[in-house]
Amino acid sequence: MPSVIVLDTLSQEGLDLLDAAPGITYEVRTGLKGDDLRNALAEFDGAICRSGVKITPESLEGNRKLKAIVRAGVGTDNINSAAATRAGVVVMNTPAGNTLSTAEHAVTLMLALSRNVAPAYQGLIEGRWDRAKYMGAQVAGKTLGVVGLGRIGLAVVKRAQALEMRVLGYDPFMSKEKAKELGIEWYEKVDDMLPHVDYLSVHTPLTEETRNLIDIPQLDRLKPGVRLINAARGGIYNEAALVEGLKSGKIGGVALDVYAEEPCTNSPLFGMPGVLCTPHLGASTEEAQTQVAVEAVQLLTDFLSTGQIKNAVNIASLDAKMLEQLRGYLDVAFRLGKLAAGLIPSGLKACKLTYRGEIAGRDTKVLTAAFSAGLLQGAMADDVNLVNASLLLEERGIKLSSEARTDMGAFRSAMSFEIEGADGQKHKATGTVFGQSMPRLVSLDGYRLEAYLDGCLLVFTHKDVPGIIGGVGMAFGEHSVNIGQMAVGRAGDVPGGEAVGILNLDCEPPVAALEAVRKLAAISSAKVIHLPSAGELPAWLQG
Ligand SMILES: NC(=O)C1=CN([C@@H]2O[C@H](COP(=O)(O)OP(=O)(O)OC[C@H]3O[C@@H](n4cnc5c(N)ncnc54)[C@H](O)[C@@H]3O)[C@@H](O)[C@H]2O)C=CC1
Ligand SMILES: O=C(O)CCC(=O)C(=O)O
Repeated sequence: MPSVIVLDTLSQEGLDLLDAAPGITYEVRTGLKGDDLRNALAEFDGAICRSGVKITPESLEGNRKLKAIVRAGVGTDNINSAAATRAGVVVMNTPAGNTLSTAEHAVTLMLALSRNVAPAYQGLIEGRWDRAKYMGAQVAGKTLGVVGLGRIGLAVVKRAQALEMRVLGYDPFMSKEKAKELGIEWYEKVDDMLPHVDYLSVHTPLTEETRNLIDIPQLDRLKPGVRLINAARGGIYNEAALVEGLKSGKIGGVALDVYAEEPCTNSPLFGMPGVLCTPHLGASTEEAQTQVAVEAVQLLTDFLSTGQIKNAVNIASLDAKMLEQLRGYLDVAFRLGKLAAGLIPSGLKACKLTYRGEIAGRDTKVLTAAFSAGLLQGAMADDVNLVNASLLLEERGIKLSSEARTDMGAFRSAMSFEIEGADGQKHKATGTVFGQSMPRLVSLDGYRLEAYLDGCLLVFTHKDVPGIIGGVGMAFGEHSVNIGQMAVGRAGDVPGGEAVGILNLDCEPPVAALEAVRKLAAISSAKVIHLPSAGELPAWLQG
């Protein structure tokens, strides 16, 4: 029964959904870090968090159980995504649930800063009626610069326009035309926009480009008295530069919801005149928390029960419909990967995949990941799945390329591999699905055949002469090895040349049986390759 750990406070509606999820158990354990967090994560199949917990590479060390982490919110920067990918853990988020609340918070900060709401109230608490001291600024008619015109940035733009502000904007992924349509004066560079704004609000992730977007050199470009707001991520404004700008009078006000280090209870900014700070409250409304919690629980329970992947930040999405359509081919891809690993068990150098027919029009990336998972599973101590397979291959320097051809070959859909070992050994094979879910091998090393892609295979090459099947059957019969299925293939239509054979054995053949087969005069090679048994799906494909 899949189990879930809730690592941060989650709204009751989310917990109620977890309670109602059939076949899923959960525990709420908040405030975990270090070893406690690592040990706890190792006990569960899925985790839900907000921004409180920090999931580091150490938190995931040795974890063999966890399959998914869902962030109830937007920013997944508290989850080390690279470590999660390497551990084969899907990371998902709920990007839209807190957009409006966060935009409202940014606007609240802008208005409260302009009207000195916090210090004026503090004055009253302290018994002062300071009307002159807290003269404010009206926002109507002023200019707001917005950096980051995504979900929250655009919601802020709308609200600012309703307040009759002029809005300038910068976002490398927003065209000038689209900005114009939205009533935003578009800038090509953020630095060019700075001298024109009375207010600046940032709504981007923290990246190498956005870190220290406002630093000491930018202070000179700002309009004197500018008010700066950050309800996105700490570090976008350099906090030391903010202190400097406030002291010099260049900056008229600073409102922050987020900090370079969180939690942050001690900052030189706290208490400075013209500063208004909140403890990361952008998404802290009942509405936003209900929405992100419900979405997060749905994402996780869908994933754990059906394998559906939505809003993932470290793997392509795989919705229920696509999963259903691709399940047969994901299975074939995984089995072909295992077959390839059996044909060249060590020293694989390069691999090329070709998708042909209808399947070529689908998400072949996920099929490639499934093939890679098959290729590596068994060789790796780590669990290999759709999330980490491509990364693990890349780390091992194995070159994998793929081609998709929508023209139909002999089958409605087929996928092929060509592999090459370090010793120059080459193999190729093609697989397809018969019906909905019967994986079949339809060619091997250029020989056409029709073999079951399951269980214990004996793959042998031989001369296409009478008596081969009888000889192999006798050798196995003497060792009580039953042959479940059998397929042979020759390159052309004329007998007497080279051929391949594949037997599906009902049990692992003893060494002596294999030796006996290899000794048969017409047999040139024979090897056993293990594939999942018929109908057996890898854990990540079950559901
Ligand atoms: N304070 C809080 O409680 C909350 C904070 N956030 C944070 O707000 C930020 C924005 O969230 P959303 O709008 O939902 O994300 P989004 O992904 O919809 O928008 C981000 C935008 O930033 C733009 N961008 C990226 N690099 C940029 C750069 N160098 N310069 C200018 N623009 C750039 C992107 O093109 C995108 O349009 C995120 O950092 C998120 O973590 C989100 C929710 C709550
Ligand atoms: O969970 C929270 O309250 C933080 C929200 C946030 O920062 C985000 O969604 O990126």
